[in-house]
Amino acid sequence: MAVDIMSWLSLTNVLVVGVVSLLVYWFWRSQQGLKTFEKLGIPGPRPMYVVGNARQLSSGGFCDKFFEWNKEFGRVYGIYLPNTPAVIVSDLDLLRDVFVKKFGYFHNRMPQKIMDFKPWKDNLLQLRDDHWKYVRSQLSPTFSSGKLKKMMPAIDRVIKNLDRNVKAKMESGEPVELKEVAGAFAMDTIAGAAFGMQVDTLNNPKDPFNVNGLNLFNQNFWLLPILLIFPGLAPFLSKIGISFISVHSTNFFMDVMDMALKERRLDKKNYNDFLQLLLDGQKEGDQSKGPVDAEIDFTSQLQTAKDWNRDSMNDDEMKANALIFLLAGYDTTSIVLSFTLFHLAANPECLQKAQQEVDEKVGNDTVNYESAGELTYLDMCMNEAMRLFPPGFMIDREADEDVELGKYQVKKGMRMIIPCYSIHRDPEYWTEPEKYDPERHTPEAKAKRHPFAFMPFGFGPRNCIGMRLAQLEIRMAIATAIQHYTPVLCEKSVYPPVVEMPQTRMVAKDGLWVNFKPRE
Ligand code: HEM
Repeated sequence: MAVDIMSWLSLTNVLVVGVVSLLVYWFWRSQQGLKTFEKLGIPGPRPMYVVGNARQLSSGGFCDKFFEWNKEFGRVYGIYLPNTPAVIVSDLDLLRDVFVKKFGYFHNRMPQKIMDFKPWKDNLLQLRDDHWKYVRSQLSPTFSSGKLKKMMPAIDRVIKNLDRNVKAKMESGEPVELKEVAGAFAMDTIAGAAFGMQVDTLNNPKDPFNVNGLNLFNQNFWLLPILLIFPGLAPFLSKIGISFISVHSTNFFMDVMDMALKERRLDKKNYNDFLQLLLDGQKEGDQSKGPVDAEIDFTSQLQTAKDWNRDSMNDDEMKANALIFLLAGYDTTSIVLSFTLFHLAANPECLQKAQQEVDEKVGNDTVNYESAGELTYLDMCMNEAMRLFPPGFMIDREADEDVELGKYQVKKGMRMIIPCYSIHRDPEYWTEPEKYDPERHTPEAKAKRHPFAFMPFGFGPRNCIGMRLAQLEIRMAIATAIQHYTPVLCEKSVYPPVVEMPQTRMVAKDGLWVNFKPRE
């Protein structure tokens, strides 16, 4: 018995000593990590033990904190999230290096361990290296003008719905929260253009497509710190139903896609949606040689290693990227649509010009692919809303090798964060930055400013693949909303909007309220 107690005690001792040593080692390692920027001569705010600068960043609001640090430390500085070093860059010439000139070193984003499980893991946003290059080269032609035109019937149906919905709102005389209308529009467009499903979210908010789509955005933020410290846990937790993104809703979309793929492989009906384009691509083989629009065509930089010469994407890659249509396309599109309409309501002289343009180019017809392409002033209004409220308010990259960035050495694996929101409002790049002024986006004004002062869709080979589609559908939606109706501010409007970023989404704290009136 005595021997047993002794051996138990010694086992306990060994365990305790082991755990304590591990903790001490982990603490020592993280403290060493917190000296990275000091050693490289990169300035930055002082990190705190364990949490680095993460607490300062989240408590001060992402955007305001970047402004403050920018003033204090300049256009290149380092922070720790929580103990991983990240370089914040808002020097526009250096951004040209990151996005374009030295793209070979900066083609990856930071690892998104939170989505590191099937079916999400093969999506473009988080793929890396040659796997990303391969999938991007296969997907880019899907967003060419020719292919976008194929999606038009689905978008047309949603546009007509939007017209009916705005009319009904106007006739009710009640104020309208624009994010609600824009969100419904974006959801219905994705349902139609990506999955070939007909959904009318505003009138049927309980449609499972909408319920599960929205649920993907109710992310489990409490998991973030755990996954930041133990990133390898994501795939295991997802198996028991715990993940950053709802497993239940992910499964809903997987079932929708599995069923659609099965049906479509059997019948010969003609579908015109993203899923069908992907399926056709699988039959036709290598898509990378197809025509692509200039803004998203970087073919020469997407050459992959020999292992990535498969003829076509597999089902996992197809499903992951149909899903990302929803995750990357829903919130972004509805934010830009709602913020643009709200700014037009608050700036009647801009609204009048936009309406005049719609009268001239669209008249009384339904706006279509061709007429939407001619709405250049509307485009400027949209760009100005994105300057002030960019949905992607920060963009990130990761250094693939040790590399020089200006006078600094950036180490392999180090993260780069580009604070778009603060660049878009930087008084050094923009006069009266808080003012809504679409004239900043005329071709003449654009030619005079640094191209990297405005980047709502990112830049270079890893820019937003859905840019053309987003621009098209937003132009069509706004043209429809202002063709016969005039949005005006109402008692509930708070202008300029104040954004609240408790998590990672651009949300107007007081909503974006307007009234719609019939046009005189
Ligand atoms: C106004 C709407 C949109 C905005 C403002 C926006 C913005 C962005 C930004 C800032 C990025 C990061 C670019 C970079 O890292 O350089 C991005 C990437 C991406 N966006 Fe969009 N986006 C929009 C709509 C869409 C839509 C409709 C889709 C639908 C397919 C989409 C799909 C993607 C994908 C897949 C990526 C990752 C591309 C890659 O890594 O190769 N986006 N977007």
